[in-house]
Amino acid sequence: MAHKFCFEAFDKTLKDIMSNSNNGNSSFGGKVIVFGGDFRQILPVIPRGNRSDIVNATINASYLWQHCHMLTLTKNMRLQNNPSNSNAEELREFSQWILDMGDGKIGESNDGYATIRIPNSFLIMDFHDPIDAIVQSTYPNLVQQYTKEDFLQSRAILASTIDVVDQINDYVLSLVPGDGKEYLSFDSIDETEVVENPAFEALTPEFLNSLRTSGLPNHRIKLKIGTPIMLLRNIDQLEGLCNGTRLIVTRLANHVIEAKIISGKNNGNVICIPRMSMSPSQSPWPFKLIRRQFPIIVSYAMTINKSQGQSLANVGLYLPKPVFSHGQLYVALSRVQSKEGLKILIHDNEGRPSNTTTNVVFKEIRTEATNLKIQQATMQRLEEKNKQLEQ
Ligand SMILES: Nc1ncnc2c1ncn2[C@@H]1O[C@H](COP(=O)(O)OP(=O)(O)OP(=O)(O)O)[C@@H](O)[C@H]1O
Repeated sequence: MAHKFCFEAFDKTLKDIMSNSNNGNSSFGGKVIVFGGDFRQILPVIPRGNRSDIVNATINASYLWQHCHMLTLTKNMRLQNNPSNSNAEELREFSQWILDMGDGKIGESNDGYATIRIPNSFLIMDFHDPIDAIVQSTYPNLVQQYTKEDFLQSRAILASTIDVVDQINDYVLSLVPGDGKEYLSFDSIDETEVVENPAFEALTPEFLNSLRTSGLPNHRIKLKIGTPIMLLRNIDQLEGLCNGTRLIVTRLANHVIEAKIISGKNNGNVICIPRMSMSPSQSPWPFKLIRRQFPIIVSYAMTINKSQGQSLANVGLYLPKPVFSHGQLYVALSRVQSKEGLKILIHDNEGRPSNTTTNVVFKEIRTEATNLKIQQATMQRLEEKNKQLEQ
């Protein structure tokens, strides 16, 4: 979800543009704006922010919220749309379980962090190597199927942190036949942004190479033909090459990577991806890192945050560490298109299987009561306006 400042900046821009009209002082310069979103999903990401920073960055903490009229969608189309979901009662129960998870209604009474029990039908409990178990469950017969587009398109392993995701991707790549190719980044610091500080001169290339953060490709990217990848930048929106687009590698050249689109618009098109200079949008370091690398990540596994917006037939949720922020568990569970497509592997620090994990729901964000009052106030205002117009 975008930070409330994005909406507020848009509001101010439209007010400026419309300042010559009668509506110049109204929200968004009097224009009707439609937002789509779900407060059960992940809230704005605030680096090093605490719970109140996150809640305060959400649109319903903005001065704009009192002018919003909330309409609610009631059907889970992702589940309804799948012909394999024939049992209506089971589907309703599963859909309700996901919603209850998102609303924080499952588990004992809590202040936002609840320990919840996962039903046995979703759990993988019998394993020696947990990474191998989640890979075998999500990508069965990988060695025979690793080049098939529809096989790769419809499945992913989800985890809460980048280091776990990297571990799984490295493991899957080691199973796939072929030598592959490694691409290293060129890393530097943006000197125009650095306040004169001798400490920054001590930052060696090796140190810069070791830095990792979400939304930035790794220093070292290993790829093989047939590897599924995800774009990390908008390259060409008309061509469907956006942040989050999934592709399959078809050729590994020195200066470009050729890949076939397998999600969204222009599915099936083959395109070439060049290296780009990138910086994290919100730098977690006191300097701005510039990384010249291909704007991609391997996507056999991806973080839950990165999976937002995806619809998948098979989801393997791997939780060696529980989720840590509002809505992550709900996002992970709600990516799946059928109950049978969801498998969850949870273990403790010693690798022992578990059937419980943590669900995080900041209940102060789910303000239906307030929304209802606002909705009533909006309706009242609209009725008053209508009356004035009629007179
Ligand atoms: N009216 C509809 N009829 C049939 N299928 C639909 C309809 N609306 C959505 N779907 C299907 O449901 C799935 C989810 O749709 P979409 O990604 O637009 O929802 P979303 O609200 O953005 O989801 P999320 O925010 O959870 O990622 C897609 O597979 C889409 O094809």
